[in-house]
Amino acid sequence: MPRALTIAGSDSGGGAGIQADLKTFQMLGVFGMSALTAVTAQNTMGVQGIHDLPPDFVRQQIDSVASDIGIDAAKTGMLSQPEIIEAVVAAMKEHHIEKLVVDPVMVAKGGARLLVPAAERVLREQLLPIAYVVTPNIPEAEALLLRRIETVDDMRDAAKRICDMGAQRVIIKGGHLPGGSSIDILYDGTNVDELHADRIDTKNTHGTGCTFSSALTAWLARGVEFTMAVGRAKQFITAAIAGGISLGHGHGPTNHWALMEQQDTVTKQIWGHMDGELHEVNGNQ
Ligand SMILES: Nc1ncnc2c1ncn2[C@@H]1O[C@H](COP(=O)(O)OP(=O)(O)O)[C@@H](O)[C@H]1O
Ligand SMILES: Cc1ncc(COP(=O)(O)OP(=O)(O)O)c(N)n1
Repeated sequence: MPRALTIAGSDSGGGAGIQADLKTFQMLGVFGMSALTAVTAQNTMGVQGIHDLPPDFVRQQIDSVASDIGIDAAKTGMLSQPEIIEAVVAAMKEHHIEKLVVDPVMVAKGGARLLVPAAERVLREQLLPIAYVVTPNIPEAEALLLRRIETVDDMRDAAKRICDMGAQRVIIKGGHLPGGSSIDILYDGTNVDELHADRIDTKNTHGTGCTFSSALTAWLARGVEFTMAVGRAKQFITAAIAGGISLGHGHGPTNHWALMEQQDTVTKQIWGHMDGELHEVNGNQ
């Protein structure tokens, strides 16, 4: 069975962070493992508290699963402190993790900082250069580049500039840009591509970035080629947003179960792909 590791914070509200990642891994037929970086007291209204874990203990969690179970792909989410980033970078290098999806989480929807400002430089200089792909949203790309991004052309330019910082591939997520379409820009170091989806009019978007990056990690863990993996992750997040759940009083979570509920073309396509691959895996055993 494909194995994926999420290195991220806990969201007590269940919509983002480790919880979103593990639900996504499960939905996509991947064995999910976790290394917790921080525990947040959080709900649909925002983040009420943050408790960081010691960097050595983050490292120990990664070492435990890497040395025994093995990791086909990993992702990072909330990393909180510069020392935690350093511990993660050292572990990724030691365990030779090639498929590393870096979601450079900085600020939660309600405005709480999930990465201290002093850590941004460490993320840029140490984590980006070992990323197989980095997936900033527009505010995160702006923070990495220290420049404004207001148009799709700006996004294309930003993707190339972030690639120049050392990441092998870049996806700039367009959820924060106004317009009828939610456009993501993909840059693989050579070609720029666009992924389009109709913008869904909903306030239930808590955890969109985590869900997208974990779906991408799951497909990479399954050995799917990069561009196809991104396309499938986009299908997954679009369905999850369309099926978003009105829980709580703020931004409700996306619905990881939506693909099963909808039984539409997207569902059939994704479960169809997965079914084929599962047969292949079983056949090879
Ligand atoms: N309202 C929406 N309708 C459709 N897709 C969306 C919407 N909001 C975000 N997305 C998509 O969800 C994914 C996550 O993007 P984004 O919300 O920008 O990330 P983050 O949660 O990190 O801010 C992207 O693929 C983006 O295009
Ligand atoms: C513990 C934790 N990790 C990450 C986030 C950010 O998640 P994201 O998917 O970017 O969604 P929003 O917070 O922007 O809704 C988080 N909130 N908590």
